[in-house]
Amino acid sequence: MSEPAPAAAPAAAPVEAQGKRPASAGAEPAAAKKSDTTSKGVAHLKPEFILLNENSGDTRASAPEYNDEEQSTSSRLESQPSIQQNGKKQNSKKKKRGQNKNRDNRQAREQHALCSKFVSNTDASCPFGDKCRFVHDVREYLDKKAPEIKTDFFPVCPVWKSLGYCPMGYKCCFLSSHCDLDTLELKGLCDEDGRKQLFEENHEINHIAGETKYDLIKRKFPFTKSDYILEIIDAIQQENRDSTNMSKGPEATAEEDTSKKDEEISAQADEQNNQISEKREKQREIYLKYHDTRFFAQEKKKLDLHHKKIVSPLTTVGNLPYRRLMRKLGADVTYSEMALAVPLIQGTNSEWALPKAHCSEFPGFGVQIACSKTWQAAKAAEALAANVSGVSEINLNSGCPIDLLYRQGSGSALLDNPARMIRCLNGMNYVSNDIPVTVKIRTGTREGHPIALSITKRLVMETDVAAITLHGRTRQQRYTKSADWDYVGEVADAVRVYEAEKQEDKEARDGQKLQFVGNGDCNNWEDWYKHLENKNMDSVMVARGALIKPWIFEEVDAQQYMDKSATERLEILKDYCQFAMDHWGTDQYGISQCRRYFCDFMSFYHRYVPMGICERYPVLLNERPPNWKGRNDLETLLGSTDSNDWLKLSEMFFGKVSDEFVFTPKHKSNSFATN
Ligand SMILES: Cc1cc2nc3c(=O)[nH]c(=O)nc-3n(C[C@H](O)[C@H](O)[C@H](O)COP(=O)(O)O)c2cc1C
Repeated sequence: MSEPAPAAAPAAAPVEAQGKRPASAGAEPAAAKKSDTTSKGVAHLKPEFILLNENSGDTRASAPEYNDEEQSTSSRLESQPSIQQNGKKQNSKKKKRGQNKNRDNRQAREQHALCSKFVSNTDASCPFGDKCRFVHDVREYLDKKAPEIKTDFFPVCPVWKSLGYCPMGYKCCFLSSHCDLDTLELKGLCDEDGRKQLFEENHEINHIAGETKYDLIKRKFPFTKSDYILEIIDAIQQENRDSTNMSKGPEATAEEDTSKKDEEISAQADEQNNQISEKREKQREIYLKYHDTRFFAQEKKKLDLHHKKIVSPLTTVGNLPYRRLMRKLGADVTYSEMALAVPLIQGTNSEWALPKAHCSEFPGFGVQIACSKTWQAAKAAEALAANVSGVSEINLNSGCPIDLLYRQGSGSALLDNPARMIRCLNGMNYVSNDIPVTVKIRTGTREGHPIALSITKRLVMETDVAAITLHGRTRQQRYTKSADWDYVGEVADAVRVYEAEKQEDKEARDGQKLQFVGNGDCNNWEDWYKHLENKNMDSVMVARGALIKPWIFEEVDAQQYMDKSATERLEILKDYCQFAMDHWGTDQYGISQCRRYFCDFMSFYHRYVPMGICERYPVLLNERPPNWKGRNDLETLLGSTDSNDWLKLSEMFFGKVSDEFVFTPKHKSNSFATN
């Protein structure tokens, strides 16, 4: 059992002072190193757990520099054609030191794959007959299939147990647990009623129908609401442009006129001009009718984030199994990984996989989108609202620092163009039916130039967003400095002032209080409550803290630290693996996916420094420990920075690593090969 630490321990209090430090005989060697371990940015460990590389024979690498940047190398993001301009790779020379840029962890498919028609039926027929490139003979397939997985954690197929049947049929890597290998008869775990009951507790939501996806691909999907609102937004934008041009004064206009005199104006151009004038006239009529882009039409579902335990959107690592784990461990609100608007609009499979959620996530599940243009925001939101029902909010990412997106005008680039951000949000709000629209921003793009305060004012005054989340860092600073919570608090206070100014109008619209959420560096319960002392802050969003210590919300509820044992932490990994197999499946490809994402999760999870070996607690996110050993071998293994050890851990759940498996860690320092 985990040992709860005394409640209300002061932040960063020496564990010794709390009477927690056991007497140890092994303190001497590390005492000499004490000065090294008390410097800024270094976690303070009890001397007996500090390893001195040269003498100890320890082969583990020094803790790598933490670089928590969003996974810009995600193959999904890189495969977007529009991301690489002119077919050239941008910034190819600007390699990040120590990072495995362009890592591609896509897994190989089986060489002798079984035809999908025969997955659960030996007598099936396939419309492609002999021309089908997949195997039709189940026995032949099984003869060539990779050896089965048998682990202490999962002695029988975990999906068969959790769903009552295994959708992978003969392809399952735990086949013998649900198949008589002599007769090839597949066995169910329970009857139909039993299955229904299991399904109630364990199923995924937000699947888009195949035909709708096809309509999107073929551009037949009716974006009726978007078309309508975009026309209005265009008209208003044009009007604003016209009035800006007029306000440029006679000098500027004269300059433009002179340059035009030089041009030969053909009859065709006249015709075009007429058309443009007609369009302008129509736009003017629309403008006079609506005036601002805040064209509100729908009643929204109430969004309540007050004191909710929120896990950030997290590209790659914030996948469905991880979020399901977080729900089990006490999170109230989770977000999808960031989905790009354009591939959503185009019906791309991999993008539509992102709004999927586990049934335990709804209500309280937000889908995050990233886009650079109003039409992208509106159409993606319309497609989502029309096709997936388990969504509590649609969140616009206006903080993503990734270069690839920033150059396109997405993510944090919207901070530099607040008018566009507002148009995007208002477009989304109009088309999203009763789903509230929210936004996640940073303090600004450039170091020393915080602009969130002025942006927030505009968001309150000019949009109907239900919530604003502010990450207290600029794009430029990435994770190099601590989040600026003084500034986050200032913005929280200002939001209430702006809201009061706007109150009458706001109440007339929906009567709901805007939710304000702070984000950045929160990795322990004391910080969580400290930030909430500001009554204008509705909640705190947690990202890396919940990856490194997924039981953080248990500590928030208990208001005390939990010294989780290694066995307990292994149980958490077991849950993750169970949820991963439920999601990606137990065939060979699914297991490779599970293992790959397990390793990605380990790239954060290993960073937990066990409370019991610390001299000062809590360890902060930017504090790196010296090389350490745990209180037992398992604890040491769980804290290893070597990705080969993560693979070793994965074998406890998914069996031996196959030759085809690929995993390149994000950091080179995590990947010195030992075999
Ligand atoms: C691996 C990783 C992936 C992330 N992906 C996203 C994302 O898809 N969308 C987003 O808004 N923020 C993303 N973020 C930023 C976090 O949501 C959060 O704003 C940031 O990490 C600061 O919170 P923290 O200090 O608690 O980690 C990501 C962060 C990390 C470390």
